[in-house]
Amino acid sequence: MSIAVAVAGASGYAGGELLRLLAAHPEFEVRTVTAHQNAGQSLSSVHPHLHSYRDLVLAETTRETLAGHDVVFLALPHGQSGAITDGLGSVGLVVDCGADHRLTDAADWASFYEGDFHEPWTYGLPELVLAGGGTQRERLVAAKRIAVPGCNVTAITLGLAPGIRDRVVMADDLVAVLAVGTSGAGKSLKPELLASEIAGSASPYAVGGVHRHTPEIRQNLAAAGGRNVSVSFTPVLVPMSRGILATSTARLAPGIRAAEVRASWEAAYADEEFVTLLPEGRFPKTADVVGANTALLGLAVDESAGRVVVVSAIDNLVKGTAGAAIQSANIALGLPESLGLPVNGVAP
Ligand SMILES: NC(=O)C1=CN([C@@H]2O[C@H](COP(=O)(O)OP(=O)(O)OC[C@H]3O[C@@H](n4cnc5c(N)ncnc54)[C@H](OP(=O)(O)O)[C@@H]3O)[C@@H](O)[C@H]2O)C=CC1
Ligand SMILES: CC(=O)N[C@@H](CCC(=O)OP(=O)(O)O)C(=O)O
Repeated sequence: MSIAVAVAGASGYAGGELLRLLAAHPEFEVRTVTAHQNAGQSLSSVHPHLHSYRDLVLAETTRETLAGHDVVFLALPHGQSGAITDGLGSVGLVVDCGADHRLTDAADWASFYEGDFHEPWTYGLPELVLAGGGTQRERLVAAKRIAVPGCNVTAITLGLAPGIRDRVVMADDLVAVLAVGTSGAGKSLKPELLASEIAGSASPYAVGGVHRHTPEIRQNLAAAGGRNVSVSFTPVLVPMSRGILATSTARLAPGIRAAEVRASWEAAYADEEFVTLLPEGRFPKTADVVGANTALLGLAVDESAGRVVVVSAIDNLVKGTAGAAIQSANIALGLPESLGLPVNGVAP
């Protein structure tokens, strides 16, 4: 018997990507898709690439529309999912792609977001290595409510967590600069995202520790065992529709030699299907992960600077959102973790 699914925010980029991936999932059956301004429109009018769903019509996003499904995926703006989930008690599994249930500290929420703080849900990054052993995967088993990470957060966390857990690098002096694609900003109209503004240009934003992903990165790297975690993170918008390329650096821990560094990342990800450490001397490009639920990492030790440099590439809409949501749902429901998820990208 198939698992009845609703996707809220289906007219947006994250919702559309959820639908693209769910169409290839053998256990999930999408019964309901919802939207806000586009409610009443056919799904094919907003997502003409989603041929599997050409008969679906976008409903209003209400508790009544979403209740009655086995699984609800929420791909709504921040603040909207927190308000709606109170009424979804009858739904077995709710997976939220927004930020409303990611943070554990109400003060962090108040510093970086508007509106009410909502209780934290089980965090949907299975490959996050944890202090004391194990991964976040174990916590997702039988979870009923899952908060999917922010896409920038995923790229930086996967890049740095192994060395922090193993005390190969220091957590108190982390620096990350990211090239990010425009779809991360969502589908609604924004003047700064006009083609004439972004084409041929790279534009930093949220500079100086003010990006709302900062506390989420700190939270993850503390869970990995980081002491006094401090991260300076700068995203740079570049003219590509999908992708994040994060260059994250950390100081080598005292007494650690360059030759010992790589083994930490190798051990952390050796058995991971969706996270791959590339061979020495190779570094990923965003084009290598388009459409895939894959994170590619490249690592080097800058001995003169005493720093480890990790370059990580993900597709923000797949491993950065919709793929992570489905991977986490698979684990929670006891399905094979990789069911329905592409490990291969699209090229050229
Ligand atoms: N884009 C990305 O790479 C990532 C996105 N996310 C998160 O996923 C969520 C969705 O993002 P994304 O798809 O990019 O955003 P979009 O702007 O593309 O889509 C937003 C969706 O929410 C609906 N919506 C807008 N306002 C409201 C409202 N007031 N009440 C209910 N529904 C509303 C929209 O409907 P309509 O268009 O019909 O008005 C649309 O379906 C966000 O929380 C985002 O932060 C997380 C990681 C990465
Ligand atoms: C280009 C762009 O604006 N990208 C977004 C990434 C959004 C994301 O990861 O999602 P959440 O908003 O759910 O955290 C940003 O940096 O804010």
